[in-house]
Amino acid sequence: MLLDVIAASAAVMGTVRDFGMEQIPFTAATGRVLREPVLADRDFPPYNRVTMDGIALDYETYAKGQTVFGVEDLQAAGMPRMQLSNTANCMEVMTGAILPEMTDTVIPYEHLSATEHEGFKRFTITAAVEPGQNIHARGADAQAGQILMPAGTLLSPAEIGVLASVGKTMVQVSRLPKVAIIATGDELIPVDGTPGDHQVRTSNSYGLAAALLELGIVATCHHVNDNEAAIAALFSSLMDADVWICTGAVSAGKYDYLPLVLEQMGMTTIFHKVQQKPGKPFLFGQFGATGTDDIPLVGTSDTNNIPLNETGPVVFALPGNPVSGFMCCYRYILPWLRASLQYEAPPVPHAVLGTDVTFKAPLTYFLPVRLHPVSGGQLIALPPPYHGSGDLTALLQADGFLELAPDKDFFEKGSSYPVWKFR
Ligand SMILES: Nc1nc2c(c(=O)[nH]1)N[C@H]1C(S)=C(S)[C@@H](COP(=O)(O)OP(=O)(O)OC[C@H]3O[C@@H](n4cnc5c(N)ncnc54)[C@H](O)[C@@H]3O)O[C@H]1N2
Ligand code: MOO
Repeated sequence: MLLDVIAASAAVMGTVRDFGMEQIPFTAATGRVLREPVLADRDFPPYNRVTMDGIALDYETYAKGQTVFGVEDLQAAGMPRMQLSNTANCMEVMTGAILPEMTDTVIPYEHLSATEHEGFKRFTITAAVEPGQNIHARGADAQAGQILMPAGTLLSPAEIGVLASVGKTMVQVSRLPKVAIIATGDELIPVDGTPGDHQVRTSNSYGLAAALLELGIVATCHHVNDNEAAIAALFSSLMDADVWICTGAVSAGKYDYLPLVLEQMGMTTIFHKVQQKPGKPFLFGQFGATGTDDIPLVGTSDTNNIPLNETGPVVFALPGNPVSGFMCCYRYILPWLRASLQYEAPPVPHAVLGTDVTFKAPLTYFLPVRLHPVSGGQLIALPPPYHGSGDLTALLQADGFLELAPDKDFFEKGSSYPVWKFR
């Protein structure tokens, strides 16, 4: 009996590693996982901030019936705080300025008409005024000392702006693992080559490498022919990597040497073959450990600057068919990498089948689907034309893989399933 997807996924997640931490400039931190809490260094906003160009005045004076105000001065953004000396007057204010003392309400130019009286500028209010309007109150967004981002936050452009705002120029993040992608096969030629009728370009490596880039990981790509000695030699030269992602040579063919070579080299096979389609021949193992107990699990090791690759590479040996490897990457490798980087990813979304699907084999079926968002927040999943796991171009018409469990063979339109999105 083959391992099912849930058990395979649990086995993969049981080997999550910690690659340590490093300090990097915040400008280079997009896509990285934060490993320290980031606090507000001052209130947000740091002062009562004017939000409209216009005038600031004392609301109580207006509430008593005064609608015409003479201008005392102008408070612009970047000027130290001024004070209104007479509450019968107003202060012209610009967006982003600190609110002048003795004022508490801002009226935009659009609600004013300007006149001059004996060389002095005056404004007449032409619309209703609410007390305190058009002021972004000091500390309304966050208080000084408050945690703005906990450790484990994935740093997206939104976080980078906040890091800049609190003056956090260097930031502690998870170190990225060293990943080698190894393609095997005599039929494979370089991407810039012209293939003969019997050849194909080495495309899998680049799709996989691009998927890893989503986490900031820049993998190295290697190719080796179907030759046991050559495969062993390449592997030996890559022992310092943390992760190997192999593609091809894991099935039942005469040249599918990978399982044998890997074991001969001392890798512990955790599983070979999963009850799934595509991706059935997926092989997973690790060097340097006889069981998952020997691996420093997240949170159990001294995470500060431990050397990478304490235990030898973790090995994801993916089936060569392009859709199989791509699916395994999103279903198994990226979740493992996110967890190893200590990023707690949001739960896997679900999508609703927009058509009936029949799949009779007792395997989890990963169906490529295009996702259509509809009102109410649902995602409707519709399969594009698909000619099996060798059909790389089908992925161009799809956004993810719907995970259809093996407990039934008819999946009704309207039923909902987890979807592993790659777009
Ligand atoms: N007798 C059996 N045959 C096969 C089985 C099986 O259980 N019994 N499983 C099938 C399934 S399912 C898959 S998936 C494939 C996987 O085979 P391998 O992992 O051994 O992969 P290869 O044979 O090396 O290649 C398969 C296919 O993929 C193309 N390929 C491989 N690497 C790349 C690459 N880097 N870039 C682009 N394309 C690549 C390769 O040319 C082949 O067409 O086995 C079935 N057979
Ligand atoms: O599992 Mo294979 O990946 O069906 O083609």
